[in-house]
Amino acid sequence: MTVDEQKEAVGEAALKYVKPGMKVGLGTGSTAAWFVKAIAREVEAGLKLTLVSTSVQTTQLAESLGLTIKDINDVGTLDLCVDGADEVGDGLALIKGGGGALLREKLIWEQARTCVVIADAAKHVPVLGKFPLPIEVEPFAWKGTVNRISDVLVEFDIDKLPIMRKKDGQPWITDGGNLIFDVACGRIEDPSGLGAALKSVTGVVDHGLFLDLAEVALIATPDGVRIVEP
Ligand SMILES: O=C(CO)[C@H](O)[C@H](O)COP(=O)(O)O
Repeated sequence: MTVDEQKEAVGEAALKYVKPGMKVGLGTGSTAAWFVKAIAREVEAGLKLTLVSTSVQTTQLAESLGLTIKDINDVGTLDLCVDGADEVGDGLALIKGGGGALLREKLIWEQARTCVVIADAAKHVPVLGKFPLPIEVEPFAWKGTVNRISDVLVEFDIDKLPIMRKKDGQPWITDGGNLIFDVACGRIEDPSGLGAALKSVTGVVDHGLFLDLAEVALIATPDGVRIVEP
């Protein structure tokens, strides 16, 4: 199975968590896109759902497939959110935000009763941190914020600098108008301690550690989709 076929398989497999009438959050990224396509097919066939999106990119994809995306503020608690991840670690601790949508993703995840993460096998890791951890930063006074992030990293024995994410030489800007800094941590031994410490820095809008949020992971393997619980 190619990686793309694995992504398609988990996107399709997540359909089993979708029931008629549900309010569903649509994740962001190339894996979540397969779920969006599967949902579009089912809606076209008559399934009734209320849908919200975690990014402009996903809204554009969904609308191009004929889906209607509601404003999250008009919807209340969601039944389900299905989204990809960059790393899936022990206890379903995750790194997300490779696609830069981490803040809106976390807002949608926290408003959902059940969160299902879908990923290809290469993303299932024993220890988080090989994938650079994205940190979303308010642009005003970003240099001071990054200095304080660096101080936090030192406290956690991470001797790597936050690198500003760029596209075509320009700062990459999130849907919410913020900057992203990526930190190649290596190994994150204490995800909850690091997450809390980063969140306490003024100017950090959020970070890509998603802890205690996923109820189940669907991991594609060459032999089929494996269900992983915390
Ligand atoms: O967190 C995300 C976007 O902010 C994505 O879910 C994550 O980057 C995985 O993307 P892909 O499925 O394309 O590998």
